Amino acid sequence: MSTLILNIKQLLQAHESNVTILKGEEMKTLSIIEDAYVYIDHDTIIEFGKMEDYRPIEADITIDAAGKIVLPSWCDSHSHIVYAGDRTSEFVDRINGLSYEEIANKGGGILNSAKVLQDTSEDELFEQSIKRLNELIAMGTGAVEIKTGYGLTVEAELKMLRVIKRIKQESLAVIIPTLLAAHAIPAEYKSKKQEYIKLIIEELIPKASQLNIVHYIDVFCEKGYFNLKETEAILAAAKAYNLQPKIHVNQFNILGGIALGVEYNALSVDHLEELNDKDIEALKGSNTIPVALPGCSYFLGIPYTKARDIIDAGLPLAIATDYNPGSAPSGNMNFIVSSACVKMKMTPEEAINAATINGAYAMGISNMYGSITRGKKANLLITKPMNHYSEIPYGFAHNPIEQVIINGQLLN
Ligand SMILES: N=CN[C@@H](CCC(=O)O)C(=O)O
Ligand SMILES: [Zn+2]
Repeated sequence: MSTLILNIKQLLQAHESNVTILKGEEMKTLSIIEDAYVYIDHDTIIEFGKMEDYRPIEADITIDAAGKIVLPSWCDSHSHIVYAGDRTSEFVDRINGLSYEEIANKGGGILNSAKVLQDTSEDELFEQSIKRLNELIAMGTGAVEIKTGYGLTVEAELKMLRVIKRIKQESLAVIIPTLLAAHAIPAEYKSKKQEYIKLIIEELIPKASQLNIVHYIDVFCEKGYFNLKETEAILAAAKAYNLQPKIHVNQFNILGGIALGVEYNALSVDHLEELNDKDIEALKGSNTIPVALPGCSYFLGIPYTKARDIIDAGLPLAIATDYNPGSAPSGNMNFIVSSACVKMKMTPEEAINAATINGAYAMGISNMYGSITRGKKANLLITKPMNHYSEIPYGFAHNPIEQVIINGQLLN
């Protein structure tokens, strides 16, 4: 199967040589070809360039993208889309004045989702989760990281991993699984947290590794969850199984998780709604990418990550949805790109770079995804007609996507 896209108004993130990350000043520029074409064969980008240089190519499908923008599919590097049920009643509690912390202290929050997930069959969990994924794909997402963390028992965490594995097998989207057993302290371990950590280290990590699909370990490093020392113990144990950290840090409090992540060669440190100069210094010169989650700031009414401080310090930045039932029940990357501009003062160029190539980097896949480069995988999206790519973030909460191509296949 081959596909040819012609007359593209603006082809974004097109690179002759393979880029894998953009940092600081580099994020200000979005590589663009005006009036362009792209040729895809099977799952691979074979050729692209300006229409004036186009020489006829035979293709099974030809798309006329006149007046439309083409760019790499969104790369959502932080999600929790495998969950059961919802938390709408907590949403109403928050509207009525309770905080996220107060709801969690009442036994709600992550523990509430864990209870529901434990009582949900594997098939039902799969059905609910793949439905969410398919909605994201239709909105332009082509690669998604999915965390466990609503199981909180060995059996339920492994159930989540098997569901993620099945999603990975059945979907054309790229799925990157992450083990987040240290997401909360299960109710039955409330007064014996160390025993839960021991269970993660001695039983869960080895069993999860045997499934052969997980490369990343996550910990919710936060007051009331896992402190710095506990986070370190889990990262150290995971290292022996070649699990690289991608950790939740600085959501509500600064505990030193960013420096710890860098020390353990984390691929990413995520959230960072709270951030100080020491954190920024710790990231300099590292291979760890910070990831901002503006959907969570929007939904919980907490600060937005200081993107300007991060980018202006010369660092890279990725943005992701954090799609989960408690703090960010939306997986719309178009909204994330828009809120990065509106609320975090990122330019459209920076936001699109953060949601494509840098998102791919934050999943360890930017060698093959996240840009339009010959030889890279063909995950692309085609927008509705628009005059300029800035309309993607400008028209917030709309759906700018008309068609998506995943793994070389046109889905609609
Ligand atoms: N903060 C930790 N984990 C999720 C929220 C989980 C939940 O509330 O269910 C997050 O990234 O925001
Ligand atoms: Zn999260």
